[in-house]
Amino acid sequence: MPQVRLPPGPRGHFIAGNLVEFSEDPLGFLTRCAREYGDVVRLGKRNYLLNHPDLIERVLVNGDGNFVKLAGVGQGRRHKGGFPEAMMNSEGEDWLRKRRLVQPAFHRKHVAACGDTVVSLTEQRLRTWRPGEARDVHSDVSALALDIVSRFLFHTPIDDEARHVAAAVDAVMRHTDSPLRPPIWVPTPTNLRLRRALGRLNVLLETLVRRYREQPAERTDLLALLLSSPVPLSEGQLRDELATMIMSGHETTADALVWAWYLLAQHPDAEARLGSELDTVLGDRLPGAEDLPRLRYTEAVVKEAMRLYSPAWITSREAVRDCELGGFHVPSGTMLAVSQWVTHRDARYFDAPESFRPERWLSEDAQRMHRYVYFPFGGGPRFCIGSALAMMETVLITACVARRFRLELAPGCVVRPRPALALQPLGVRLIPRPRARGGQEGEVRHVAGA
Ligand code: HEM
Repeated sequence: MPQVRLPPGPRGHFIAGNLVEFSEDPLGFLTRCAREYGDVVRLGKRNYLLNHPDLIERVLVNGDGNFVKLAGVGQGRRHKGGFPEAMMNSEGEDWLRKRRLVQPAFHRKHVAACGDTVVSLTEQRLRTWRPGEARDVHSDVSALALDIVSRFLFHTPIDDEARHVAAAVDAVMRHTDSPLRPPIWVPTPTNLRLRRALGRLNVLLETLVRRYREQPAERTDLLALLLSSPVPLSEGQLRDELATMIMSGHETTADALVWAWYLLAQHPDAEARLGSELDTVLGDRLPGAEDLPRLRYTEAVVKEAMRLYSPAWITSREAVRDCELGGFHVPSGTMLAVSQWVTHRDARYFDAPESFRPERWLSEDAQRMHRYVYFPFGGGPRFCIGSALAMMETVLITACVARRFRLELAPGCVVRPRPALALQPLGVRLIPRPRARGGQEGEVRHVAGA
């Protein structure tokens, strides 16, 4: 019998293992483990952390079919968390069928067509920003990203009801942030809050679908595709798909934007270079999707922010049969975590990994980089379906903000990342100051879907 070699890792408590250390400071704990134990770390009996791009690629791309996102789901079992019918929470054939159904809604041409909407809605919101007045930019930009994604997905704004979506996102974040997570039917305060918030979200989505059905039109957006599915979807399936798309489609984008502005506020050189690119490419006009290929530094700012503060900070797969990774034995049933937070800050792949240097993305080294040292949108078949939309939005919104304002950190604000379902920036308060050039109001083009 061949010798079974298990990876090294922290010993942990004899009952709780490493749970307490992980819950107290997940980002710090994973980073320490990776730096101390290497590319494959055993965090628990059935939990490994993978820190090498080849291994991350093997697990996410899953060419040999050894790894799944949700083991058991789709074989008579449903996903145990919320929204079990959504594509995101499905597996195997069921997942593939759902992914093929919704994929056309994310076609490049639909993303590009949404560019003017992104810019118009951003400009509307920026007109409410008062120079010199400290703002909680996260709640501002969450509402903006929600407005954008709802118009993209079903050509309908969610405005009056936005608070229900915000409450649901907040409840999910608090739930995923808490170290001990009893099943949702246990009446803890966090669970009760989550159930109430999801209940209201469901009512909102039902109303939205009803209104949409009452206005027949030639549409190719996500809701139109779902409603014309060859195998009709149940109300529950519709609701789950919309809820997961709305939630994953705006909170992550908002987090990425706030992290980018937080970093810009602390790096005046980068902010000045960004301003000068905007002056050169745009002059006094507003940006549009057609400008994206020339907004290279703006894109680099966003990419660098997503390197340091990737909204998706960890993702996992489960081994469904015994296999080997990096010379170590992986028993079937092992959870394999890969962490953007850890790998994106690995000095083997990035010079001065803790420094904010957007220009690194403009160098030739960036072209030669292993595809899996930087994976803010995941990889393989379950790659983020909204990545093109997210990049377009984050670059255009950053351009709109930076052509009008320089952002300063408000005195005394204490910022901390909350590693929940996404990596949320808590406590960011920014003061907008008018920019010398490009601060004039530009022409607002039409608002599609408004
Ligand atoms: C900066 C913004 C975003 C980030 C960082 C992000 C990140 C990710 C990551 C890492 C995954 C893969 C998870 C895994 O492998 O387990 C994912 C999947 C997904 N994302 Fe995003 N995302 C963003 C924006 C969006 C947007 C705008 C939408 C939709 C409007 C969206 C919808 C989805 C869906 C539906 C999946 C599941 C795909 C599947 O299971 O096949 N995301 N996202």
